[in-house]
Amino acid sequence: MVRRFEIKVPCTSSNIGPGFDVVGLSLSLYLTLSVTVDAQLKNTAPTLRYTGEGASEAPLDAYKNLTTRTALYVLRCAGISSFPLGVSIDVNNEVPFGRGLGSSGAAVVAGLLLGDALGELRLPKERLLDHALMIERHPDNVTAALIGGFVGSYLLDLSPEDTTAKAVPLSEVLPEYPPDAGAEWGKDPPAPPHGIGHYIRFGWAPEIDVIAIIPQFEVSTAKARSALPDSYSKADLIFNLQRLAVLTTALARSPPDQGLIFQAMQDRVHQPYRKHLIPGLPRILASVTPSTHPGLLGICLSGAGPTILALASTSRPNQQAIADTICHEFSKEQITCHVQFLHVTTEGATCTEQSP
Ligand SMILES: Nc1ncnc2c1ncn2[C@@H]1O[C@H](COP(=O)(O)OP(=O)(O)O)[C@@H](O)[C@H]1O
Ligand SMILES: N[C@@H](CCOP(=O)(O)O)C(=O)O
Repeated sequence: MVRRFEIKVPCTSSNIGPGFDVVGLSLSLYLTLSVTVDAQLKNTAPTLRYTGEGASEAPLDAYKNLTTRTALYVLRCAGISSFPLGVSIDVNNEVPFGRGLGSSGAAVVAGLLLGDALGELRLPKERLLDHALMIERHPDNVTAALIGGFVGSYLLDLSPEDTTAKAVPLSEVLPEYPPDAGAEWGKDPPAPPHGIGHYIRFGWAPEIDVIAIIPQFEVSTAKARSALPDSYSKADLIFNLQRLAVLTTALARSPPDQGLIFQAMQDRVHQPYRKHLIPGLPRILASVTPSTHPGLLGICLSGAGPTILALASTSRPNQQAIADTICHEFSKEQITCHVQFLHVTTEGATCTEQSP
């Protein structure tokens, strides 16, 4: 029997200003996997085909590709040592790589659902999240992509034993297996501790849309994280905590209060330290305000950047003016941008089995 299913994962924007590594928002650009399992085709590793964003970059070797490596991790943690025979995957990707829209988080979440479906494991979302956090070690993107909507999350303080398990190098969690048939696969990967990540979904006012202004260059999240300091002043931490506490409720209120939201989206924990990676960032964040652009509610770096996220009321002419100004500011730095007018998705990642 041939089995077919589709996995669909939204992109995400994390931080939303002050919520570094805490909040994430799922948005209407998708990574979609159309999966066929036909055991009569005897291929031992899934065959991969890509269209869309990253099609020329994404590895087509299932032992090197982030999504299929994640799927194999989930399978191996469940005691299944290899992919089933005859898997083929058509990937259509709308999420640009390295732009701060959670492409790697989406790839990991797609891999979790893929492993779960291939192994017929039916793991609850909480357990899938544990696996995700062994790979993508900040919870904001993966939680929002898995659950959907505007989500806040924290990581549990683990026991010393579980801390050791979670701290294993990524190369042991996701080894790139030798591709030769019959080659040694090394030791079993470490299974995730239980209940690492905890989350809650906030409300989101229907009047708020999202504009993503996406510069045509990549910033790797790892590099943008290494730009951050190891410690912060008490004043800067209090500045962010005060704003985040207000922001999570302000974004759910109808009608949205633009003055409150704009101020609550200010940040002193990550954006100031990333400005050298995104030419023009301080000028852009300062030059687009509710007074210069009616309808603007807030502006921030999306995830680790370089995408700028503007929250705006649902009126399209205002949104176009906001996008045009930000694109113009980037053009002064010889950077061209692509604009996406998006909405917040209420549904997170899905896996839909198709009837034979
Ligand atoms: N759909 C995908 N399939 C395979 N690998 C992916 C996919 N999406 C992202 N990646 C990997 O993740 C990298 C980008 O991750 P990262 O630097 O965290 O940026 P982002 O902000 O887009 O998540 C890509 O260069 C690629 O290696
Ligand atoms: N909180 C993280 C979020 C990274 O998101 P990405 O979309 O850039 O991968 C950070 O700011 O480093």
